[in-house]
Amino acid sequence: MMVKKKSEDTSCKDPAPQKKQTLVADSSKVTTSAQASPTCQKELMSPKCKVAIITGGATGIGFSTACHLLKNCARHVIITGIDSGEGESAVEQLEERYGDNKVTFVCGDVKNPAHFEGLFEMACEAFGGTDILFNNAGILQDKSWGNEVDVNVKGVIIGTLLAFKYMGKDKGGKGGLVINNASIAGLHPLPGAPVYCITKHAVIGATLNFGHKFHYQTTGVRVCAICPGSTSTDVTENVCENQLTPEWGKEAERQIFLKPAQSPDVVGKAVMYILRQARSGTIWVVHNNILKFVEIPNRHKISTFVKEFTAC
Ligand SMILES: NC(=O)C1=CN([C@@H]2O[C@H](COP(=O)(O)OP(=O)(O)OC[C@H]3O[C@@H](n4cnc5c(N)ncnc54)[C@H](O)[C@@H]3O)[C@@H](O)[C@H]2O)C=CC1
Ligand SMILES: CCCCCC(=O)/C=C/[C@H]1[C@H](O)CC(=O)[C@@H]1CCCCCCC(=O)O
Repeated sequence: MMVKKKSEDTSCKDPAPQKKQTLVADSSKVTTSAQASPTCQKELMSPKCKVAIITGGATGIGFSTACHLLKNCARHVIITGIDSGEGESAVEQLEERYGDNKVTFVCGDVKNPAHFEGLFEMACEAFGGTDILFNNAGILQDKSWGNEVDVNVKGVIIGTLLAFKYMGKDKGGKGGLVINNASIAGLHPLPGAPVYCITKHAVIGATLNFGHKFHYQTTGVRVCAICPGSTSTDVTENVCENQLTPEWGKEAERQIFLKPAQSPDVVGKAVMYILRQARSGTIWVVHNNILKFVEIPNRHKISTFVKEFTAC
C-alpha cells in the first residue's frame, strides 16, 4: 500500500522525535469564579473503552487526537476524510502503533448528512454506540468560500445534531461528548481569510448554543470547543494561494506564521484534557503549547451606556 509522506505524523511516537513540546495548562487563568468554573473536580469522562468518531481524522490534528485516544485505551476510533489514500495510510500507521481492529476509516464528506449518519449507525451496530464526536474536519480556502462555509459550519451542525440523536439520553443514548475544532481565528480577526474566520466564529457560536445547559440537561451530551493557534498541518499549506486575492493571502500567511507553529500532538493532548475535565459550553485555546480557558464576558459587562432612545 502507498504511504503518503504528507499524512505521516510521527508526533505521537514516544519519545517525541524532535523538540519536546509540553502542554502547560495555565491554571492561574483557568478558574475565574466558583460559579463560572470551566472544569469539574471529578473526571467527567475517561477515554478508556470509548468509541469515538473523528471527522478529518486521517491527518493533522485529527490523526494526532486518534493517537492520543488509542494510547489511552479507547475501544475504537472511526476516522473520516475525503481522501481514501490518506485514510488507508492513517489506518496502517495507527494499527502498527496500537494494534489491529482499533480503527476504521470511512471515506466521505461532512457536508453529506447521509454519510455522517452512516458513521453513527456503524458505531451502533459494531460497538453499541458512540461516546465521542470530534468535529474536526475543516478547510482554509476562502477562494471557494461557499464550500468552506458548508464544510466548516454545516459539517459541525450536522454532526452535533446527529450526536444528540444517537447519543442523547433523551433519545435512549448514554450521553457523551462533542468537541468542535474551532480556531484562535474563531476569537479574533484574520482579515486575510475573513470567511474562514467567520466560519470559526460560527463554530464558537455552535458550541455556546449546543453546549448550553438547556441542551446538556436533556441530552447528557457535553459540547465544548478547542481553538488551536497555528499548528503544523496541511491546513496551513498553500494559505496564500487559497484566499480571495493574492494580497489577502499574503496577509493571512503573515498572521498565521507570526510565531512558530505548534505540533498537532500538543492539540491532541489538549483534547484529552477537555475530554476528562471540561464542562459543557466551554471554549479552550491551545496556542504556543499552552492551554487556556476562554471566558466569554457577560453581555451586560462589555457594553458601555451611550444614550437612551424613545420611539417617535
Ligand atoms: N493547523 C492549524 O494551524 C489550525 C487548524 N485548525 C482546524 O483544525 C482542523 C483540522 O485541520 P488540520 O489538522 O490543521 O489540517 P488537515 O488538513 O491535516 O486536516 C483537515 C482534515 O479534514 C479533512 N476534510 C477536508 N474537507 C473535508 C470534508 N468535506 N469532509 C470530511 N473531511 C474533510 C481532510 O481530509 C483532512 O484530513 C480544521 O478544522 C482547522 O480549521 C484550527 C486552528 C489552527
Ligand atoms: C489555520 C488558521 C489558524 C489561525 C491561527 C491564527 O490566526 C494564529 C495567529 C497567531 C499568530 O501565530 C501569532 C499570534 O499572536 C496569533 C494569535 C494571537 C492570539 C492570542 C491568544 C490569546 C491567548 O493566548 O489567550
